[in-house]
Amino acid sequence: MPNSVLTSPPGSFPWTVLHDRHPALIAKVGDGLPYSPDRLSALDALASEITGPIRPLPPDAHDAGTWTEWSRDYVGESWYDVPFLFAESYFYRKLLEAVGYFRPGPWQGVDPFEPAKSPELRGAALAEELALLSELPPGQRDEGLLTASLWGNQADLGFQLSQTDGGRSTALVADDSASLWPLLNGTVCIVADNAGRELIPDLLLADRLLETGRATRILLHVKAYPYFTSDATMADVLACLRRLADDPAGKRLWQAVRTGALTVRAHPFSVTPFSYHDAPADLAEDFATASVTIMKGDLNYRRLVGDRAWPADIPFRTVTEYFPGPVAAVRTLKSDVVTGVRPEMLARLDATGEPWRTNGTHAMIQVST
Ligand SMILES: O=P(O)(O)OC[C@H]1O[C@](O)(CO)[C@@H](O)[C@@H]1O
Repeated sequence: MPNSVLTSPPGSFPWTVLHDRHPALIAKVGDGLPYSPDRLSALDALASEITGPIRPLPPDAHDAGTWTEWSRDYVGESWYDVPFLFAESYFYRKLLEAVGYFRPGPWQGVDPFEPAKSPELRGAALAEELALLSELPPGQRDEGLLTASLWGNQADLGFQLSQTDGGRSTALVADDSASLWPLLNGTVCIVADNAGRELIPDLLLADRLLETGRATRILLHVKAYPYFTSDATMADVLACLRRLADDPAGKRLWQAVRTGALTVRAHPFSVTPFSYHDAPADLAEDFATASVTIMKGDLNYRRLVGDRAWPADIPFRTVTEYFPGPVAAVRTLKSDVVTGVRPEMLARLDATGEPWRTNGTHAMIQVST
């Protein structure tokens, strides 16, 4: 097994996420809502903490015990010398602590990322995308919706904090989509990633699978609470359904939730710093009983392959052998971890000198049965 991706050394991609994105995000969150002085000073304290050693959560935090256990090996260490997955996950948990998300009081349950999520749903870019999707000829709808769901992953609000380039490489780095379609039947599990412009096409794809009778049930997994900037929660699913309320697909989806054909889950494991190797039994059971689990986005990819420094050409199938059922990764690349890339493709991409693994302009669809 290769080593876990770490937040060191200086200049590496994970290091820049901690060094550049996290402070920018704290500032953006602080500006997004009229937080009270106590919340603003807690945000300032977090901005200062992330430059030094990792500190425990306050002892009265509702899940302090759990995090004490999970952070045992890392408290006291520098943020810049721990596994990347842990550092990011703990950072987001601490951000929620700073804004009082879990504390009884006025800020309890207020999503700090909501100010960035809502405008996206009302924005012109989404309206244009929806218009384009509605004009797809019937023969191109399946592929069109899968493509929209794939590239919807590029619209990640945290990622946009440090990227100006919204380009797309049309050739996928790996494309197993031909093996995905035959798997889309019966119960299909979709593990969602971002809200808004990613979740809308995910939902439209779910509707398409149900409407065409390919799938009889969709299990849509979302985050148990706000996480990684724009990750989808149940509140975001509801916001999307309201956004689609006048659309025939939106009406069907609304009804599908009521009948259970579209079942939304918000499992506590979704917001832990662990890979899917450690999925608890009830979650693994969802994956095992689905005809396929579609893992959306970069973070889910990292959790699927264990966020380790795999050789890029190791087969995806080998790395995901442990997974309890067929699994598909549908992701734009926003971190170093890749598997299953053919050596010729790898050589070609590396020769460009572009940061193709992290700049979000490349995408992949990988399937393991
Ligand atoms: O929204 P996605 O596709 O999961 O991407 C989130 C990605 O952004 C980062 O948090 C970096 O900003 C990555 O570490 C993470 O994998």
